Amino acid sequence: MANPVLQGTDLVVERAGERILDGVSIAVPADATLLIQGPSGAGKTTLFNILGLLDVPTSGSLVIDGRDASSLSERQRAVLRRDLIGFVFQDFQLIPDLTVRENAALPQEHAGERDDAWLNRLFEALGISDLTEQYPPTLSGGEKQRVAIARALANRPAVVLADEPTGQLDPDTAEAVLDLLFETKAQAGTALVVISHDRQLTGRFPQTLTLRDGKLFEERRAAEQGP
Ligand SMILES: Nc1ncnc2c1ncn2[C@@H]1O[C@H](COP(=O)(O)OP(=O)(O)OP(=O)(O)O)[C@@H](O)[C@H]1O
Repeated sequence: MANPVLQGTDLVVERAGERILDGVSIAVPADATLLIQGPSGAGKTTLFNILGLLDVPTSGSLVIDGRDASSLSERQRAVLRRDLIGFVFQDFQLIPDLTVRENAALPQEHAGERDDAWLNRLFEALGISDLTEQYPPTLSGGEKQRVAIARALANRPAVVLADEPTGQLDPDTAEAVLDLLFETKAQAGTALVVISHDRQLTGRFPQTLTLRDGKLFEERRAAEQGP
């Protein structure tokens, strides 16, 4: 197997005297479509923040795209984050006074590499080509999440991390947004890691890991379970 794009080893996170992640090891292949699920309070957001280089673990190591992120400065981590990771958040986190196109282009602007042809392909794939000059407050929840997906993929990151990306959407829209996320991640050639408490999503993913009591477990599909 090719080297994983993201590899966490023995990740421990302690906050306020509590152990939130208790030795999590995870290897995300470069073409992964992976769901990490777990009940509320299991530590999903904590793990998301560690994998996204938004927070540092108490101990353990994290290697992203062959680079050891454990010993980097905040500035160096910010550069890796910008170049290698796309984020999709439950609450979209769009900037209201920038147009759809300007929002989606933000990662490219930060990296100093504007590529409108790629943005246009993403807008088309996501069905939002007609909305590019609109502002987020005029969009529906599903449309906002599509813009957020375009933004996450704007830089063709090595990995897209999505934290409850369907949490604010009705079931039909959630289904459609998930389909688009799968399609566009395949087009962009990135790994996708979705974090969610929604057990309904499990059947949609080829691989599911469950976070429980700060530890990560592999789920085996019923069809794959031996006698
Ligand atoms: N900075 C912190 N200081 C103290 N406790 C924290 C901190 N961050 C998280 N926790 C605690 O760690 C536990 C896991 O939190 P986390 O937000 O990662 O869980 P989660 O699985 O994402 O939950 P939810 O699905 O409800 O968002 C919770 O009990 C939370 O209160």
